[in-house]
Amino acid sequence: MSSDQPVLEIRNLEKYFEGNTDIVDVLMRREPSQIQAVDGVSMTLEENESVAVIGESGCGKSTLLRTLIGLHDISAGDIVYKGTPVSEFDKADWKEYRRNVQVIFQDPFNSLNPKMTVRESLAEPLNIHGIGNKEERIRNVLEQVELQPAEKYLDRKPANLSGGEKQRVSIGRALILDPDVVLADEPVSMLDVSTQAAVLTKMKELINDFDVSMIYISHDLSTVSYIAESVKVMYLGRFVESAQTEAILRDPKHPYTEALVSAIPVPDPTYDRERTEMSGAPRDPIDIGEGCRFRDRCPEVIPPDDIDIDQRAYREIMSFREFLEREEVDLDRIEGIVERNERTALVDAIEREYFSRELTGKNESALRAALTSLADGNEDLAIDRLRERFGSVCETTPPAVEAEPEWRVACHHHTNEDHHRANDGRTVVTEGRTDANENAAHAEQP
Ligand SMILES: Nc1ncnc2c1ncn2[C@@H]1O[C@H](COP(=O)(O)OP(=O)(O)OP(=O)(O)O)[C@@H](O)[C@H]1O
Repeated sequence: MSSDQPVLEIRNLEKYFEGNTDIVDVLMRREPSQIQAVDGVSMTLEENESVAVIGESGCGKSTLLRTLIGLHDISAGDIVYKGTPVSEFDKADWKEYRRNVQVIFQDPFNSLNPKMTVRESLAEPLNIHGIGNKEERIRNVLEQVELQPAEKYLDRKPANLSGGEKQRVSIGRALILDPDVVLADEPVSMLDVSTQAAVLTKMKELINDFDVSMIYISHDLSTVSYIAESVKVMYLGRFVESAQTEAILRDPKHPYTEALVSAIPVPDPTYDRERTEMSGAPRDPIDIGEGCRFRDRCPEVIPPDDIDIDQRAYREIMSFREFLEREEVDLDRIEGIVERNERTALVDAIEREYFSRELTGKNESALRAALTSLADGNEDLAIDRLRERFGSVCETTPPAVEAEPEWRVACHHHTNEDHHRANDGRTVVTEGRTDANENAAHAEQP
C-alpha cells in the first residue's frame, strides 16, 4: 500500500433489499419494491482518521456497517481496502480483511459470549488467526483498556462485569489483533451517561495509540466531538452533509443537520437556543424517487420563486401530492362521509381532510382546481395541476455529498454559489446545478 492511499474507500455504495411482495403484486406481475437502505454513499478513510456517520434510526447506518464487513452483498458500487476492491477478494483476502477491519458492537451485553471468561473472549480472535504470545497480548490489552490489575478480570464472565467494563473488553477484543480499521456501531449508547464519556475518551486515546482508523456510527451527534475529526450526516440512505466535527456542530448547513444539532441537550437550562423543528418521522426508503430525501420533513422546503406561500401550507400541498402519487389518498372513504352528493361538497371535504392552513388568491384557486380534477376521478390531472403551480426545486436531486474531506452539503439552499465561505472562513463546497430557477423548471418537466 502506498502511503498516500486511503485505508478504506467506499465508492458509490448501494445496498438495496427486496421489499415484501403480496399476492396482488404477484397477480399484477409487479416488480417487488426496493428498500434503498444505502443509496450511493461515498467516503474515504485515511490512516489514523476517525469519521463519524450520524443519523436517526432507519437511515441505513447498520446496513452500511454490515455491508462493510461483508455480511450483506453489495448491490452496486464498491469498497476498496488499501487499493484492492472487495469485489476482487478471494478467500484469503477476506480473512485478512476481517482481521484488519474489526467491529465494536452496540450491545456489550450480547456481543460477549456469556460462557466465556474475559481471558477466553480475548484469546478467541488470536486463536482464529493463529497468533501466538497470547497471555502477554491479553494482559497488555487489558491494561490498555484500563481493566487493571489484569488478574482481577481475567477469569470473570460477562455477568460479573459492569456495562462499561464489558464494553472495555469488547474494545480490547477489537484491538487485540492490531487492526487497521475499527467500525464502532453505537458503542456507548447502551451505557449510562456517566460512563459514556469515559469510554469514548478511552477509545479515542486507543485508536491514536494503536494507529487505527475508525468509522464511528451513532444516532447521537452530541457524542461525536469526543471521537471523530469529521462527520457525515446520513438521511434515508444518503449522506446529506459532510464536514469537520467542530464546524458542523457550530454552524450546521443542511436543515436536517440543523435539527439534529438543535436537539443536542444544552447543560445550561437558562440558555434558550433556537430549535429547528422536524415534522414526523422518516419515511421508509422505498420508491423515494428523485429529489431531496428530507423534503417531506424539511422546515425550509423551497417554493417556486414566484409564489408567496406560508411554509407549512406549502408542505401540506407537497405532501398531499406525494400521497396522490403513491395512491394513498382514500377518496372512497371521503365520498362516504360527504353529505350531499355533489362535486363542490367533495372538494370541500378533501380540503378539510388534508389541509389545515388557509390559502388565498392564485394558490387557493390552483389547489381547488386540482382537487376538482381529483373529485372528477382524474388523479393524473390533479397531480399535474399541483406540480405546475407548486413544484419545488427540492424535488430534483440535490448535489451529492462526495468522498472528499471538504464541507459538503446536499441541499438546494446551498446551490446558488459553487463555493462560499463558512462563518469560520472554511470553504463550503456545494456543487450541482447552480440556478434554482433552472432546477424549478427541470422539476416541472415530465
Ligand atoms: N435485512 C433487511 N431486509 C429488509 N430491509 C432491511 C433489512 N435491514 C435493514 N432494512 C431496512 O433498511 C433501512 C435501514 O435500516 P438500518 O438498520 O440500516 O438503519 P439504522 O440507521 O442502522 O437504524 P437503527 O439504528 O435502528 O439500527 C430500514 O428501512 C430497514 O427497515
